[in-house]
Amino acid sequence: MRERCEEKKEWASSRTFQVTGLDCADCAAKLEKAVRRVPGVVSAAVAFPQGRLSVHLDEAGLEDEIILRKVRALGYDATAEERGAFEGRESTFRIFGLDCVDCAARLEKGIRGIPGVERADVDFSSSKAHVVHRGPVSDILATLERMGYPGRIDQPLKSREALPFWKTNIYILPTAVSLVMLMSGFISGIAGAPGGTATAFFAAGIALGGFLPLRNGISVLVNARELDMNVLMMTAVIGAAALRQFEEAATVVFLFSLGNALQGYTLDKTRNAIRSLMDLSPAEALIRRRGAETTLPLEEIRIGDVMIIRPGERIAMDGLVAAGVSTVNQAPITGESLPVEKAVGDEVFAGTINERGALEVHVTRSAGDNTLSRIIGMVERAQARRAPSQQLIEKFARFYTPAVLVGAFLVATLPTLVFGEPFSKWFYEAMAMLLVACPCALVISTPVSVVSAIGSAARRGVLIKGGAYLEEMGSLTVMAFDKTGTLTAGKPRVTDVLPAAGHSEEEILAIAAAIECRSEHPLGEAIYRNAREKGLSIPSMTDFDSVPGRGAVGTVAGTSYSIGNARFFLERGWDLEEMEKGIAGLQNEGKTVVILGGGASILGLIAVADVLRENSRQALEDLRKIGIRKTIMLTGDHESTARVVAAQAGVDEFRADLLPEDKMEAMNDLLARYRKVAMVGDGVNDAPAMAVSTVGIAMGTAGTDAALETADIALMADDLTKLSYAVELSRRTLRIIKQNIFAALVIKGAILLLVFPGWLTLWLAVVGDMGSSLLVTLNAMRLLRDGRREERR
Ligand SMILES: Nc1ncnc2c1ncn2[C@@H]1O[C@H](COP(=O)(O)OP(=O)(O)OP(=O)(O)O)[C@@H](O)[C@H]1O
Ligand SMILES: [Zn+2]
Repeated sequence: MRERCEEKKEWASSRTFQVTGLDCADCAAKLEKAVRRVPGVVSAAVAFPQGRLSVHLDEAGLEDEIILRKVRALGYDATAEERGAFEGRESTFRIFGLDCVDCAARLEKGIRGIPGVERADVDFSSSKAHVVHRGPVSDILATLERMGYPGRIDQPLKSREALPFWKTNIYILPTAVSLVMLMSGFISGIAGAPGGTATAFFAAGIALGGFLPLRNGISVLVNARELDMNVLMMTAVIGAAALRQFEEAATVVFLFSLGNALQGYTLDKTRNAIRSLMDLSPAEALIRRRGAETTLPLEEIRIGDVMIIRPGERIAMDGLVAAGVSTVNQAPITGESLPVEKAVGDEVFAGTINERGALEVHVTRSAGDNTLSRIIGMVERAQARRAPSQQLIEKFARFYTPAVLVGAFLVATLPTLVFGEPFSKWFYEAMAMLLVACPCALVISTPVSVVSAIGSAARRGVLIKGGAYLEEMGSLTVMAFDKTGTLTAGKPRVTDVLPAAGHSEEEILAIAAAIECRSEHPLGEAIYRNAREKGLSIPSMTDFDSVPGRGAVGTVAGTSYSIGNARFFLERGWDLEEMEKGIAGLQNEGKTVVILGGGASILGLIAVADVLRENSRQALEDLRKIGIRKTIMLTGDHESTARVVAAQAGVDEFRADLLPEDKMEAMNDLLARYRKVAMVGDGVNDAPAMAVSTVGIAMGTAGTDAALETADIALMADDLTKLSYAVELSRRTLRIIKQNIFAALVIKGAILLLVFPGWLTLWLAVVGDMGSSLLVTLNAMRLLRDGRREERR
C-alpha cells in the first residue's frame, strides 16, 4: 500500500548505543530526530531515563561510527553496545537453592571477585546470574558450586527438559535423610536398642542433614564475612550437641531442611509465573526455503525466512504476515481476551496462537530477541530492582541481627553471673535466640510480594518495570492522558474535504496525499489512505520536511505546498480569514482540521476525525471509582476539537494546542501542583512528558520497541481498562507487604519474648523462623493467584 514511500521500509537490523550527557528529555527527542535523518536509519528511539539510543537500520551494513559521529556532533558522547565495542561475553546461569535475598547479594560479590568477570548481577527473583566475563564459564560454575549454590548455564531455548524433582530443590535430599535418621533414632530409643544407637542415629542425622547448611555457612563466613541463617543455625546445633541434646539438634536440622525445601518450592512457584511464559513458544517451526518446507529448531531460523503456520498452531517467531488471513489469540503477550484479525503486513508475535487460517510469516526477529523473550527479560530485570520499601527494611535488618546477637550473649552470661542460674539452661536459651536473630522473613517480605505482583501483571499484559513504579501506581490521584492514539483509537479517517473556490476535492486530496505520503503522523497516513481508497493518482513530491506539532511542506509539480494546522499557517504569515468559519465549524464537531496551502493561496480544508476507543470512557470511570481524583487530557490538537473529545471521553480537564515540548512543560506544571501524576501515552509525541512524569505508562506496546523500552509501565494491548487493574494491583501489593512485615515482626517478637521466662526452645525458634518466611511467601503468592482467577473469568 505504501509502495511509493521509500521511508516506510522495514528494518533489517538494529543497534543500541549508550549515550552520555543526555540531561533532558527534550534533548533526547532532538537526538532521536537527528539520528533518524541519517541515511540508512529506518527509525531511532532514545530511552531517556536509561540514556539508551536504539536504532533500526535498513541493512546491516551501516557502521556504528556513522551514528556515533552524529551523536557527537550534537554534543553528546556514546558507546555502541554489544557488537564490537565489548570483548567480554555475557552468560546467564540458573542457580539452584538460592533462598534469600541476602544470599543473592553475597553470591554477586563472590562472582564479581572472579578474575575476568566484568559485571555480575544475581537476580534473586528469577534465580539467575547474568555475568559479563572474559574467562571460561567453568570458573564461574566452580565458584557457584563452592559458595553452596550449584548452577547451570541457562539456555532459554533449549533447556526445556525438566530436571528430576529432587534436583530442582537442593534441600529435598537432606530433608529426607535427616527425617529417616531422626525416625530411626526415635524408634531405636523406644525399642530399647543398646545405649548409644539412638545417639548415633541422631548424630548421623545432624551430620548428613546439616552438611549443606554447614557448607553454605562456612562459605558465607569465608567469602563475605557476614552472618546468615546457615551460620546461626549451625552454631546453635553445635551448641546443642555440646549440651548433649542430640535429639533436639537432629530435630532442628530436619526442620531447617524441611523449611528450606518448602521455601524453595514456593519461591520456584512464583518465579515460574514468568518462566512459564517462555514455554509458550514452540521450539521449532515449519520454514520454507527455496521452495522446500522443513521443520527447523528456532536457533537455525534466520531473519527473512518464511514461516508457515497452520490453523491451531502456536507461532514460534515474531514476524510480518506475508500471505493469508487469520485471527490470532494474543492473550499470552497482550492479555487481550479477544482474538485479533491478521492480514498481510500485520505483525505477529511468538507465543501467540493462530486460530482460523493458515499464515505465511516473514520472520523479522531472532528467537532470542523476540517480543516474548524481551518481555520475560524485562520482567525478570524489573523483579530484581529494589522497591523503596525494601531498602528501608534491609536497613532495619542490618541492625536487627547484631542487636539480637548481643541479646543472646547477655542471655548466656547474665543469669549465671548475676543470679547464679545454671549455665547450661541459659546457654541453651542463648542458642535458641541465635536462630531468632535471622531477619529472613522480614527481608523477604517485600521482594516476594513485588515479584508475585509483577509476574501476575505480566501474564495479564501489563509490564511493570520495577517495584518502585508498582508502589507509586497505588498512590496516584492524578493521571494525564495523551489524546491521539491513547484516548482515541489513533486511526483517524478523512471525513470532509472542503475545497476553496476554484479547486476540486480530488486536486486537494491528491496534493495533500503526495506530501503526507512521507509523513509519519497518523493524520498524514489518514489523508494518504483516503486518497488511495478513492483511486486518485498521486503526483510525485520532492523537498519534504515535517514540522512537528504543526504540519509538513513539500514541492509538487514545481509548486511548494504547506499542509498543517492553523498555527502553522499563521506563524508563516498566511491569512486564514476566509477559511475561519469552515475551520471552526469542523472543529466544533470534534474533527481535526488540516489546511492545504500552495503558491499564495489556500486550496482547501481536509477534516479528519478519530473515534474514541470503545472503552476509554469506561476506563476513566473505573479510575474515578477507585479514587483517581483528576484526569487530564494533553493534546497538540486545536482547543475546540479537544473540547469535544474531552467531553466524549469524560476527562475532567484538557490542555490543547500543545507542541510536543509543551506537553513536558504541562506535565511539570501538573507535577508541581499535584506532586504525583502519571502520564498515559502511546510514546509517539509524548515520550518527553512520560519521562518526567511520576509513572510513564505506554499503551499498545506489543509492536513498538521504543515505547516498550521508555515506559515505566507498558500496557501490551491497547486497553485502557488495564489502568485501574494496575492501580488496584499496586494497592493490593502494598497491603500484602504491610501484612507481611507485620506478621514477620509479630512472630519474631513473640518468640523473642519467650526467652524471658526461659521457655524458648531450639525447635520453636526454627519453626518460628521458617514458618514466618513461608507464611510471608505464601501470602505474597496470593497476588499471583488473584490475577489468575480473574483471568479465567
Ligand atoms: N503531517 C501533518 N499533517 C497535517 N497536520 C499535522 C501534521 N503533523 C502535525 N500536524 C498538526 O499539528 C497538530 C499537533 O500534532 P501533534 O502530533 O503534536 O499532536 P496530535 O496529532 O494532535 O496528537 P496528540 O493528541 O497526541 O497530541 C495536529 O493536530 C495537526 O493539526
Ligand atoms: Zn531465617
